[in-house]
Amino acid sequence: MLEDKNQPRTPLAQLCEFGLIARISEGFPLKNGSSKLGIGDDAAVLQQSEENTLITKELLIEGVHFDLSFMPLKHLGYKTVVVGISDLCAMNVKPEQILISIAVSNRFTLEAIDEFYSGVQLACARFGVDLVGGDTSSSVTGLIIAVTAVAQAKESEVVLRSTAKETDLLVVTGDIGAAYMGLQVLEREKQVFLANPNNQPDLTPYTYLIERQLKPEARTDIKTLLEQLEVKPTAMIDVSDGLVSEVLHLCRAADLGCRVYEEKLPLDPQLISCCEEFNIDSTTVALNGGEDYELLFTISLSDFDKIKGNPNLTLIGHMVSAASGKELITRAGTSVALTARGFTAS
Ligand SMILES: Nc1ncnc2c1ncn2[C@@H]1O[C@H](COP(=O)(O)OP(=O)(O)OP(=O)(O)O)[C@@H](O)[C@H]1O
Ligand SMILES: Cc1ncc(C[n+]2csc(CCOP(=O)(O)O)c2C)c(N)n1
Ligand SMILES: [Mg+2]
Repeated sequence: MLEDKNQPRTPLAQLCEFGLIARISEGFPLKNGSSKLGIGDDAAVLQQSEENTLITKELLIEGVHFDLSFMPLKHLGYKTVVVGISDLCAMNVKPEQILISIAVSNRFTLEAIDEFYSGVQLACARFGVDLVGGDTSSSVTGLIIAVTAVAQAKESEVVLRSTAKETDLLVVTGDIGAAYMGLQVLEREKQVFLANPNNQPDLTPYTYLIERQLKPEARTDIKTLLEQLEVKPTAMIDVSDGLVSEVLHLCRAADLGCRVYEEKLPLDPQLISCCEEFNIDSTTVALNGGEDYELLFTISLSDFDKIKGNPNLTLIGHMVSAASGKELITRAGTSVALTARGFTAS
């Protein structure tokens, strides 16, 4: 959390906007065949195919989505890419291009921008996407980031939010809730640090949680995994706002209800022990936490055997008719209504 006072601090004003853009562009040679022209002209040129273009946009605002006192800029760059492409993973397509726009205040140095783009670079390499453009501006409030992501895909491959069927199974990738608890740990440590800057916290019990908050991964691997398993989801969404919010989106979009089983929720052991320490209910965290960037999807009941036992995939429930309601079945076997804010006793 401490700034290194010995690092060079080049004011951004020393470079004109175009100098900065040229510097950014150097680090991003184009890798995908569909990226015909990247940073530098008035627009990027992407190769159109017979396929459909998918395009999505996300905003990240300082103080709302990230706190620079515990979010290193390199991680923020990485997370920006992940947040941008996660929505395309949720459409069952492979992200190929991104555009990132930034508005920075004059407290940012050239080195700070370099740090941000080194994270962007790392994520672009890891997930196979090209940075093909963006916009740069000054900001009088804080750092503002907008990320656009683009993909091309055959219509038959695209998976929508709205096409789940009654009796379909609800499946989630990875584990959930950890990013939220990572944020709680980081916010606690920030307060401890502000009270006593000499305090050296031992964060080893929370490494996984902190990593999930600071360096989430986009599930670009799930499209391939499902192809290998010969399963096509009937509907899909990514878990950015929290599991319940996303389950409700799938239900509403298809006019269905659901049953989610508390005992099935995939929780990392670190999450469970941290929730005990913070005296927070781990189910509440898993259901409402958000920022997991895992995928939530429905599959046909007949595909159950194909996903059974896969360590990446957890069956957490199933869809039912709208009239049967949207409910969480607790460990004790009671039903509670799932609502936008989590769940309430019915
Ligand atoms: N300001 C806006 N103008 C036009 N369309 C918007 C706007 N904000 C959101 N949308 C559209 O609404 C739909 C749902 O987007 P939304 O941002 O609610 O979901 P999400 O991206 O999955 O979630 P999150 O942003 O919380 O990660 C998308 O089609 C998106 O393009
Ligand atoms: C400083 C700080 N405050 C809050 C959060 C939590 N947070 C950020 S984005 C998000 C969900 C998706 O947002 P959106 O729907 O706007 O895409 C959540 C829960 C954080 N990581 N850092
Ligand atoms: Mg959005």
